[in-house]
Amino acid sequence: MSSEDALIHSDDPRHPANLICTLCKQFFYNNWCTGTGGGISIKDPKTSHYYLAPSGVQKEQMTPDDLFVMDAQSLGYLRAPKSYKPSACTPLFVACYQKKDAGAIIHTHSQNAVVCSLIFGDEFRIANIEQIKAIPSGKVDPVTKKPIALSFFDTLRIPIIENMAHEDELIDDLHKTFIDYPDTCAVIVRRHGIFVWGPTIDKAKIFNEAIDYLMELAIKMHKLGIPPDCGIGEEKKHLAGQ
Ligand SMILES: CSCCC(=O)C(=O)COP(=O)(O)O
Ligand SMILES: [Zn+2]
Repeated sequence: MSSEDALIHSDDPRHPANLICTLCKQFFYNNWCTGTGGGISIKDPKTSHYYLAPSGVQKEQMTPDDLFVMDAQSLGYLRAPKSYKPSACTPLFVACYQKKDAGAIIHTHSQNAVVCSLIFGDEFRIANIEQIKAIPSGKVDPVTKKPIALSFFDTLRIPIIENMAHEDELIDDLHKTFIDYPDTCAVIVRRHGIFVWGPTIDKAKIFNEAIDYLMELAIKMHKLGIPPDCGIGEEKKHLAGQ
């Protein structure tokens, strides 16, 4: 086996090359990565190499042989399949690795994200829902040094940026959200989808699932006339006003 192929061939189902392919299949059936849209990038915790999907392919049909591998220091490709270009989202994924210390980034074209981007202005907000507790607050416990999750009584805020003709044109607004929302683990792109990151692929997957659940719930609340960020008990007056 060539040294390049050794980067992507492993019997371990948790190897980044295998995990990207497995999860993209799952995400296809969630309607998150269909019609070539969306994707996943994972940083190998052992080597720190970035694993990236090719651009414009049916993500659920990818095999490890299709994947690009990038060196985290030089940002040069250690492996680049000749028949493909790397995902158009690569600059955005790299920004999340470099600025947010991400271990993995999930990009979906979730319809819940798209509809929320039409309902909300420059920020998605939802409050006082149990599932919020799956999302990190961005703060760390000073004693245990473990990340602190949002509480039931908190408001989850996710910035919304405007879509552009090409993925790489989103980079300036993405960097701005890193400054304006230092604690966020996600950015919604209006009329496009969402980027969610975490310290590991397992965490990123949990955050993505929880956020998608909350966006779906927010749409249902909005249809009922209940502001998704309303206080506990306030929903009654909104329902009564119908
Ligand atoms: C119909 S998909 C348009 C491009 C996009 O938004 C996306 O997420 C996929 O880009 P890639 O280059 O990774 O195929
Ligand atoms: Zn996209």
